[in-house]
Amino acid sequence: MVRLATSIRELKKEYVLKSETVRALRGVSFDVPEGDYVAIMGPSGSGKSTLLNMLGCLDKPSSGQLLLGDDDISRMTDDKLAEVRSRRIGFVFQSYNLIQQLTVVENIQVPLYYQGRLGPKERQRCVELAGLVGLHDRLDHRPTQLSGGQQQRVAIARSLVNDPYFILADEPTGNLDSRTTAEILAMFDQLNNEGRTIILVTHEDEVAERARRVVRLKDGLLCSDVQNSEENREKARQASLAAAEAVRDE
Ligand SMILES: Nc1ncnc2c1ncn2[C@@H]1O[C@H](COP(=O)(O)OP(=O)(O)OP(=O)(O)O)[C@@H](O)[C@H]1O
Repeated sequence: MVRLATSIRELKKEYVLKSETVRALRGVSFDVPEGDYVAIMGPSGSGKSTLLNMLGCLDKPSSGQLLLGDDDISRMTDDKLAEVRSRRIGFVFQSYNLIQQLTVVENIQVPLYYQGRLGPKERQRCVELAGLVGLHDRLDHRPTQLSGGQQQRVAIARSLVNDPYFILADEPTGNLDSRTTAEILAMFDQLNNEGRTIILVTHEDEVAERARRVVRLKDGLLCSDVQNSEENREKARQASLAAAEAVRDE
């Protein structure tokens, strides 16, 4: 049986303001099986960040259900929500969100440090994660000594320390040039091929075309949910490599 990384049912979110109630999500339903790679797209104001906040346990829905494993986040206490957020979600942000004073391996350790779970075994795992994202020879570098792509790879390694339900990425290539975007998208391909589930929000077609599936929101509703064919994914991969090569040759 296929296990679900998350299941979303009739999810609604309303923001009650003094003058009006904004219906940011108006009943969104979809499942994400483990191992899937989903790009969430949609115009500005369509509800992407609102959905991302709930998938990341940063906020609760007004109604509906969002299951992470067997846990329904709408029924969780705030403490439990914070615990799931720090232990079971791997965030990757556009701006990397690394701590400048810490080294590569220390940045990867941060979530474990905050949970008081940083023993010798965990330290070793962080070194291995740095290796997984190709930074085995940069363990003691600080963020300012790294390129944007390398910094994002640190953030990706950090997102994996907790064995998350999924990697949740918000415009992960938004700050990167085409060569570095290609590098990060190749990293996501590798992680997804190894079985990790990825959910990302993007405005960029070239990023969405690399996912296995594209979910589009419009006016707080899901307006399409389409699988990318392997052929189209491969075409997008080749186009991304060609763009990266063109920059290298300039
Ligand atoms: N904290 C809030 N209080 C009130 N309204 C909000 C709040 N957050 C979002 N909204 C409103 O909810 C709707 C959905 O916003 P959301 O940020 O989820 O859209 P988005 O698709 O992520 O947009 P963008 O691509 O511009 O980031 C918008 O109308 C927005 O103004």
